[in-house]
Amino acid sequence: MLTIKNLHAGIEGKKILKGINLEIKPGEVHAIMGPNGSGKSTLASVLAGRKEYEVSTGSVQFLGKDLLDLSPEERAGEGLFLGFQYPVEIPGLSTTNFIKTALNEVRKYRGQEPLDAVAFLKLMKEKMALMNVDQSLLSRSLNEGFSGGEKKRNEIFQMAMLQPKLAILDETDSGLDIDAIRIVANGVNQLRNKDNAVLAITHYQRLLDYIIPDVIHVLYNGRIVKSGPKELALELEERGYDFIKSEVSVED
Ligand SMILES: Nc1ncnc2c1ncn2[C@@H]1O[C@H](COP(=O)(O)OP(=O)(O)OP(=O)(O)O)[C@@H](O)[C@H]1O
Repeated sequence: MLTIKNLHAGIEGKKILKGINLEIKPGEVHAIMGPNGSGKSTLASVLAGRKEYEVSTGSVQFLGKDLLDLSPEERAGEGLFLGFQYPVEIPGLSTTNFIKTALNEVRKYRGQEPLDAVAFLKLMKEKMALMNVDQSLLSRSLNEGFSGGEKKRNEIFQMAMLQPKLAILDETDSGLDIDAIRIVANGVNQLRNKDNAVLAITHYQRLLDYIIPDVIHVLYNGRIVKSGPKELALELEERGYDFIKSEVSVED
């Protein structure tokens, strides 16, 4: 589904990613962990197509297409979803309208008719119940005045509505209380099926108690230096990243 080969990227002349190789197959959940500043959010931003980031070499294939050649809108149309560490606030745009527009843009890209009001409301109701999201939150301006947990929950609600092929979640656990983590994890787990995949960037082992990954990767100094089964997260929690740092020598 997603194949990243020797990806090098940076921002404002600073090299951040220094040769990422990653393969995600349909049905898999991958987690990326790593110390602060190792390049996790940069990887998510490059995959999202944020213009500030420059890719110097390497390739990213998504469902047989060259992802780096596609605009962010085309990436969404192809089935990529990105949840961000700090979701933007858009005063004056209701969350419901935002989701409706996003959903219908994706449908248009795929040559489908827009959802009519009845079908849209039905889908909203179904996903609201699933994600335990309150109607009052959805009538408010997008993310404006939302608590950290509400923003994250809303983001996972958007994901549930869009039903992407690959969801990339950047620190979806930050700022969530334990009940919200369960709800978010439940939303992610509902998305899981043999055709879809998830890449979750996380700092804590905690989220991975609920979203059981097939593989965990450790990103360090712009490279994936270790990959392993879910138990790797427990080892990292216990030992910190120092043992990884001493195992690898990463030159710039
Ligand atoms: N606009 C920028 N200009 C210069 N350096 C930047 C810029 N954006 C990010 N960086 C640097 O790139 C490195 C990687 O940042 P990134 O946010 O990808 O790390 P991260 O692994 O997600 O970190 P964290 O765990 O703290 O969220 C950091 O050293 C950061 O300071």
